[in-house]
Amino acid sequence: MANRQQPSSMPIHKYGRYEQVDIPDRTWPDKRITTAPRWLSTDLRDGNQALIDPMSPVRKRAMFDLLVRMGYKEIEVGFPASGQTDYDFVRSIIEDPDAIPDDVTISVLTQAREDLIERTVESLKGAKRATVHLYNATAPVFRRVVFRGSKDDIKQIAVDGTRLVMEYAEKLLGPETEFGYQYSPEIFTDTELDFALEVCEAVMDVYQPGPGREIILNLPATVERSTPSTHADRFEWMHRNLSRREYVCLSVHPHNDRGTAVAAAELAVMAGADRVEGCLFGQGERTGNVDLVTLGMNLFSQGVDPQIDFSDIDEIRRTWEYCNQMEVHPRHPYVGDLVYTSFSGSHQDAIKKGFDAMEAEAKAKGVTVDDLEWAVPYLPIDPKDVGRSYEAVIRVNSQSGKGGVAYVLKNDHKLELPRRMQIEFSKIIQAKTDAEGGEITPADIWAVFQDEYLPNPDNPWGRIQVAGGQSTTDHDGVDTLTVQATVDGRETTLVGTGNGPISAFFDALQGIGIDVRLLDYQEHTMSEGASAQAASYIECAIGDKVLWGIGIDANTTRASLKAVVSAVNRATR
Ligand SMILES: CC(=O)SCCNC(=O)CCNC(=O)[C@H](O)C(C)(C)COP(=O)(O)OP(=O)(O)OC[C@H]1O[C@@H](n2cnc3c(N)ncnc32)[C@H](O)[C@@H]1OP(=O)(O)O
Ligand SMILES: CC(C)C(=O)C(=O)O
Repeated sequence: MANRQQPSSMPIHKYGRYEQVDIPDRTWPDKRITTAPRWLSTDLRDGNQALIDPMSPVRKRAMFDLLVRMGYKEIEVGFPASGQTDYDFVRSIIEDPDAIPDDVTISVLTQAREDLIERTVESLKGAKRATVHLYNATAPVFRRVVFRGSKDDIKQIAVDGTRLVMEYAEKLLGPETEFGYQYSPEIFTDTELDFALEVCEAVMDVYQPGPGREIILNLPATVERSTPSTHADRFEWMHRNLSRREYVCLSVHPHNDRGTAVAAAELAVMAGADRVEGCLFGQGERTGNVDLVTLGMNLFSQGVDPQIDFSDIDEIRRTWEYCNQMEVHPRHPYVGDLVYTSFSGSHQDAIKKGFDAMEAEAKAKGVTVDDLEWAVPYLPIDPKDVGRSYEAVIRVNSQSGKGGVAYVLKNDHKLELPRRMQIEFSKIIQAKTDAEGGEITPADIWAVFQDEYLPNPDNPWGRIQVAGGQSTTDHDGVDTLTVQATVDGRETTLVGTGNGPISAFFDALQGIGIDVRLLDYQEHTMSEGASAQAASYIECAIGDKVLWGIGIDANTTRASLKAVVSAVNRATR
């Protein structure tokens, strides 16, 4: 019977329930995302405002250039009225003819205060495509505590702010600027739905969206407060109730306070959002903005083009780390150091089988693995698609099994160990990792393998070393094998007969008192072409022991004799 959980002593009474939305005919659960939403990166604004050390102009520019290279077409570049740094940065990219591609719209944020609006619009002079983004908080606690006003007062801030933005845009911006407008009822997540709608409608009454005149209404989860499903209900409600919907770009701006920002964004898109605002790798206030990389890669992994280039994810990450002076967590989806790595045995076994199955299927169909639908267990995407190699996919420690060790030998050394040999060798590795702890690198696995099965001339061990041999076959098909060998340090010639070189060699070994019987034999070539090496694996019963040996040689007979020597020497080691 399960242990009974006890009530905690935490102050649960301090927190209220989040209000549900009465929308029983909700449609979002049945929707699928089949195309990428519009993306806006706010790395240079919401991301930047959350940094201990905000980005310098050089770091801002590196981030801007990265976002452009990746394919973002809407980029919030700052809060120009906050100070000279942001203002100058906006001016610097507008004045640099190479900075902003013609199809990229820059966006700037402002509070609804006249002096700030004037300065904000002024910063955009000469831009080709620019959006002013105005916000004011609409939630009850802000009305009461921050603005100390009624609902009408708060609505008036939004209305006046919108009018001022329009007036200053008219006054300060020339015809070269394609001007756009965005409004955010801040803390949408805590604002009564009908009031959020009322404020958005009042803003639209001023801005008058219509054909060729879009308004972006951005509904921020400034603080994430509910399950993604309730958040989606709120989006569906707004989506259904907004007037002039065809001229509205409905935008979602999730933060990650409950750790569900990605789900909140995805469900909001299913519920009607056209556009998602976020930051790379989830940078942003407190727990961060929604992670644009995860969102984009989630689409990619479902066969939907994110319209953003993540093919060199480590370059994106390096630039991000430089700009933000922060580090990406090793478990961060799609990019962390460990996210394509398995240590545990059953995972490694399934991954190896998955790779093998894909290779076999590709071969059977006469296509490449890249032409097939990806189906490797535990790897939601092919690491290669984001510029990662397979090196880190399987790493071996005490939690690993035969599959991982076999994967390393196959991947790095083209050796396809028979199943029982995998079990034998993995026990040797297991003993080492148990004794020493930690991880064993592929180089160390190879060193142990060589030492165990492939003693080289610099490190000879075992009773027998073979220098060369000749084999002849008589009329009856009987092979006679003559081998020049060193046995127990003495040079000698061994002779044996049998119905093949291996049985002839066993016969020769009987002559010096080594009782050896063949249990299993497998071989494969290790590469294509005339100079291809072959690997032979032999399982032998030697006395009361059962052991594997391996031999590698360009000649398959020599490879198999070496494999016998490998097993025999191991028996007396
Ligand atoms: C959720 C978000 O991310 S919103 C974006 C937040 N980002 C930033 O704040 C970064 C840039 N901000 C700044 O540099 C500064 O806050 C400035 C320059 C904008 C304003 O600075 P200050 O004039 O010193 O004001 P302060 O920062 O204290 O802001 C609070 C004042 O703004 C008012 N205010 C806050 N938001 C808004 C708004 N959206 N519209 C109008 N007034 C607002 C408050 O009521 C308060 O007014 P009060 O002083 O009369 O009580
Ligand atoms: C200004 C708005 C969109 C914002 O950043 C937020 O509410 O989180």
